[in-house]
Amino acid sequence: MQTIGIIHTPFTNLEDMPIQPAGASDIQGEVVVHEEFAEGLRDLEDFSHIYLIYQFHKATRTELTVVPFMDTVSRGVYATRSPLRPNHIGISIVNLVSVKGNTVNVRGIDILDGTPLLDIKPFIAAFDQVAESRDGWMTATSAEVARKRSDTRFV
Ligand SMILES: C[S@@+](CC[C@H](N)C(=O)[O-])C[C@H]1O[C@@H](n2cnc3c(N)ncnc32)[C@H](O)[C@@H]1O
Repeated sequence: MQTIGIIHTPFTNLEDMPIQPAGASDIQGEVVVHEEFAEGLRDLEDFSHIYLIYQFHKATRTELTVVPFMDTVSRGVYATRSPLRPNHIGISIVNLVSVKGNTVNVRGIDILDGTPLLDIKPFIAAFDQVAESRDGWMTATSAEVARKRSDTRFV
């Protein structure tokens, strides 16, 4: 596994930032892919949404149970999106705005500035959209998720 680029966002502090892209719809970010991988961005621009897969590089510990931002009860880490998982890997579906050279401009980003990028994949409805899903413990509405801001629990 190697870092393929760096994610730049307005968020320089782990506290008081969006906890998911739903809470960052107006937030612009810039994904700068290392030159040696830039050719791999060909044909990406026609997709409206992409997955960013990245390393939660400021997560310095692991917890197998956590109290998620949207809950008050402890949950198994794999039933959550907590950064404190054994492999500190995050995934965000963001709006693709443009691709210029080795830079991908995106909107709707819930990621700390300077985060190492591991992969980019296109969101493809025929592959990725599910007709019916269950959300387990997560009972909050989209509006509540959008309003929620991070705190120090995972720092
Ligand atoms: C709950 S996680 C969800 C991230 C992603 N959408 C996911 O589901 O994997 C989002 C929070 O992770 C934290 N975070 C973001 N970037 C990080 C980084 N590079 N290192 C450590 N924590 C980070 C921030 O507190 C942010 O609010």
